Amino acid sequence: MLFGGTGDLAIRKLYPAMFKLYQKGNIRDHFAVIGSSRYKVDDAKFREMVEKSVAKESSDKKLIANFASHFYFVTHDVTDLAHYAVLKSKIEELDKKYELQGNRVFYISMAPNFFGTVAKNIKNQNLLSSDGFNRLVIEKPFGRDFESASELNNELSAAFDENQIFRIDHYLGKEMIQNIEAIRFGNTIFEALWNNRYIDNVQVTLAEKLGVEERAGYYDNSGALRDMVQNHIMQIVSLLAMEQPVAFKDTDIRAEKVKALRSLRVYNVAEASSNFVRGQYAAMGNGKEYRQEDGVPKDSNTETFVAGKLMFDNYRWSGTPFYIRTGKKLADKFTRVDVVFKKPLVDIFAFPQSGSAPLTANVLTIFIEPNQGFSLTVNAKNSEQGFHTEPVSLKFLEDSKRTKETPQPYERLIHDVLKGDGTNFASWPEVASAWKFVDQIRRVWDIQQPIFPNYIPGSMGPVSADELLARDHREWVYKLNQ
Ligand SMILES: NC(=O)C1=CN([C@@H]2O[C@H](COP(=O)(O)OP(=O)(O)OC[C@H]3O[C@@H](n4cnc5c(N)ncnc54)[C@H](OP(=O)(O)O)[C@@H]3O)[C@@H](O)[C@H]2O)C=CC1
Ligand SMILES: O=C1O[C@H](COP(=O)(O)O)[C@@H](O)[C@H](O)[C@H]1O
Repeated sequence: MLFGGTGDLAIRKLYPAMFKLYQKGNIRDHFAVIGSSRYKVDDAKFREMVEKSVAKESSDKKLIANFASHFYFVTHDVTDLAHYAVLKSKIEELDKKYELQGNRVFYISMAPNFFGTVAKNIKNQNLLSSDGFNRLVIEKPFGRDFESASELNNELSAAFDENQIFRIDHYLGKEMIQNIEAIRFGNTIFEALWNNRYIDNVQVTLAEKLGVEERAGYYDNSGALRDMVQNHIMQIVSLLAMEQPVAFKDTDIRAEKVKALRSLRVYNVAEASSNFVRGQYAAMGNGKEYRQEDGVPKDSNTETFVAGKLMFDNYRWSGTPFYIRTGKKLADKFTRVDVVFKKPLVDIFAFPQSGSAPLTANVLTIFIEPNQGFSLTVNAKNSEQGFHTEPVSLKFLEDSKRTKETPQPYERLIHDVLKGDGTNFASWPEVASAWKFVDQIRRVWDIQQPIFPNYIPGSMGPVSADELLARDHREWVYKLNQ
């Protein structure tokens, strides 16, 4: 059951993802999708929309038509209780027709102000099945601060148990984000060193080349801190910081992520102010400055860039900072994690006459996107006369064919929902901890007047983002023109 079945997300991402699952045989005969919205469209026209949305995935017209034949449409206003009876009878009819054994997934792909209402009505209007599974999929954003997120969570919890709620964070569906656990817990050489004794700092960068495009209305109300840090970056950081789970299963992994996030230091006003910096992009060439974008108020103080330093108060990470940054209109579109190890305590090669450059820190880089892979820089002797060390890179990058074939996040995540696997979804305690952390930064920023715009499109953000690390005698591993 897909609420918001005619929306942008459904058309651009969800139907293609479902089609991939169908093409690969992960769903075949026993499924039906009811799309709904206030739009007046019959099944035939709806199927045409679905076919069009998946057309680029295959040239096999018959396969696409067979896939679309599983789709039905019910015109429905989620605020009108009378409409739920029509949905209910459609669900029951299709349950029989496709032998679904009472298994139901309710996906709310609508504006967030509808999440609570729809969840409540699903329960009160008896759409839940009593003889199969009932699962609720919720899109982002999950609240705009801890308080609103708590309210929403209470509304959802009145209708669904926590293990029935799947909060989408599409970064958790990305191949290389899932690979973090494999790298950490599948390799003695990393896990043995994965702590404050050997790691100097960790850097997470989510850079975007585009600006706000046509989403200014949403974005100006949100800003980079809420849009990217509270969810995606906090999830990545928790995977990097957590302890080894007892077993590789959702309950154990979530428990460790929650513990990590709970030991994240929630900053007081002075700490928030000195450990986080923000930016807003200026004009360049034909590109408008953020405040001139359509739908953005001319005096907007919404940040399009954030950089920050996170500290964990636990035995593993005490003293090791996690630096994060994200922004729009930066140099390029990429996501990467750089784990910077400590340099050897003694550099035996650096005696005055040696001419050898000082040893550099080993860096493990996890390339999340667009390339998928990792590299490890190590110091090695170069092959010239004498004895000089230089950093060399051990690198693995997935070839472009395999990268292209990698399942997209929504394909993975919808598959996980069907399997009932909550590993790659954000649990409520994780979301709550992330909001508590972010709210403190927001509180400070809401009373301090920023000087915007303060960075040039095509750069890596404002100078203050570099100063944040320089102050600690460090620098970003990824710098412009690398
Ligand atoms: N689009 C994207 O790329 C992304 C979206 N998201 C999230 O996904 C969710 C959906 O976003 P998106 O698809 O872009 O939104 P859209 O505005 O494109 O779609 C909203 C859908 O809800 C329907 N709708 C609106 N009001 C009602 C109502 N009262 N009763 C029934 N249906 C209604 C609309 O149809 P109609 O008006 O005909 O009723 C439409 O099908 C949001 O939570 C968003 O934050 C998350 C990540 C990316
Ligand atoms: O959630 C969001 O993510 C996108 C970036 O996602 P990506 O998969 O393209 O890296 C971001 O553009 C958007 O503002 C935000 O809402």
